[in-house]
Amino acid sequence: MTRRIGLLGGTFDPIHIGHLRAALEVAEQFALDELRLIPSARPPHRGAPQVSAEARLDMARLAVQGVAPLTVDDRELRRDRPSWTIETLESLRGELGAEVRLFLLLGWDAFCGLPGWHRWEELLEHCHILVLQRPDADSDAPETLRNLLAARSVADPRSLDGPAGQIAFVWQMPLAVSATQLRERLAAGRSIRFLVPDAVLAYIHAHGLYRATPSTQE
Ligand SMILES: Nc1ncnc2c1ncn2[C@@H]1O[C@H](COP(=O)(O)OP(=O)(O)OP(=O)(O)O)[C@@H](O)[C@H]1O
Ligand SMILES: O=C(O)c1ccc[n+]([C@@H]2O[C@H](COP(=O)([O-])O)[C@@H](O)[C@H]2O)c1
Repeated sequence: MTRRIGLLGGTFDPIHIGHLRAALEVAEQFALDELRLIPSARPPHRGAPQVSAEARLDMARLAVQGVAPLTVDDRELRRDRPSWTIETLESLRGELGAEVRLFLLLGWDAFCGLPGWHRWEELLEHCHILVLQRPDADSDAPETLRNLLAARSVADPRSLDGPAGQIAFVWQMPLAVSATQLRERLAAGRSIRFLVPDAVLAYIHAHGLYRATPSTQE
């Protein structure tokens, strides 16, 4: 049987239940053999993450421990330049071969920003794109993406066929949690229990991550 692999890239600063539930739900829905979380070492199009790539990778690994079929792929930490998704896909294809079915998960916001991505028009040569729909995603797709959607989107995600090339929208249980909110809560000394796995919370506390610096505490 052709292998089916899902990919969820993110800054994961820190990883949280929104990422993990999306990953798990898609893995179930699409009967994936594996769903790889791919921490972005140098995320393009945003400021530097608050904590190191190594710490974000450690937290992602802790989050998926014992949660098959979720795994963590560290290839973006092994590249010494911006973590462009097209290069990650090329590297994965080189390793996994042309037949494997790749499904790239993108939140609605990330999908709308696609026309600004490095070599974005080549992405679908390597993967299908699954757009995670949320009830709060009220904006229309940008003009540049309309032709692409008309040509490549399928109404029924179950009809996605072949190793790459199509777009489908996927509904997931809405969890309006963001890493930004978590960083803010931690800086304010508030709890984020149950919003991240316990092992991730323990790591954050053990390493003193996301605490307000003395000057911002005053
Ligand atoms: N609560 C959520 N539910 C579903 N998908 C999410 C959720 N939060 C983030 N994502 C998606 O996960 C991917 C990685 O997101 P990212 O690491 O930037 O998390 P974030 O919580 O949006 O972080 P930040 O607040 O720092 O921007 C993106 O495709 C994003 O759209
Ligand atoms: O390839 C690009 O140009 C590109 C531009 C913006 C974001 N991405 C990827 O999209 C994923 C989500 O990004 P972010 O910033 O929301 O964490 C992550 O894997 C990034 O590397 C990729």
